[in-house]
Amino acid sequence: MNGRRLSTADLCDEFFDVLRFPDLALRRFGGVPAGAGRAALVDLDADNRILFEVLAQSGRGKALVVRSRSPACPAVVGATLVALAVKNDWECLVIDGALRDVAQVRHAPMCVYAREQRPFRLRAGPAGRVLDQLDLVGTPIRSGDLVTVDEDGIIVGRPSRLPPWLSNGETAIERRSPRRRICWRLRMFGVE
Ligand SMILES: O=C([O-])CC(=O)C(=O)O
Ligand SMILES: [Mg+2]
Repeated sequence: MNGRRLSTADLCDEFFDVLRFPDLALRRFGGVPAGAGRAALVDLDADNRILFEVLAQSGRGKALVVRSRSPACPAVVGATLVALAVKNDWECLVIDGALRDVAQVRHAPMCVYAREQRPFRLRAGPAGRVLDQLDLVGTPIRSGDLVTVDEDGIIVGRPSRLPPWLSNGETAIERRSPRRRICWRLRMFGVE
């Protein structure tokens, strides 16, 4: 199965019975249209500072799923955090919440989806938490579940119920080219 490229639609056709579909209206913000990885889960109120710690870790093979249900709906991710995700090889970011720096994130070599955009952030209230499981708009998701996202939406599968070649991350979503990543980082930090 090496090199096989699967969209969420392909996965639904093959594995519908063992997949879950969070009812999340996501919009694409990043420069890469699709991503897949094992879920790392963060629950936020408004304060996003924990994301700087989480994204500083290696994200190879991992999809960061952030739930931010603060009624004020502040941006919890922007270009700086996306740059950190690129640097540390995260596969994709899925934000049940808002994002900012849209104009820069659009060019980032990273798969980034969020519910909406806001210009402001809030540094107030309880700190965020890394969780082993959370409820994503009614769909339970556990850390380590396989998350796949593209322009058709998001699907979640439990690795034990999927073929090993798939849950080992071989969905063969197009890898970001190293050259493109370096160019983007130079532009981002004004070195160009
Ligand atoms: O700084 C923040 O907390 C959010 C943001 O704008 C960024 O990641 O660039
Ligand atoms: Mg910013």
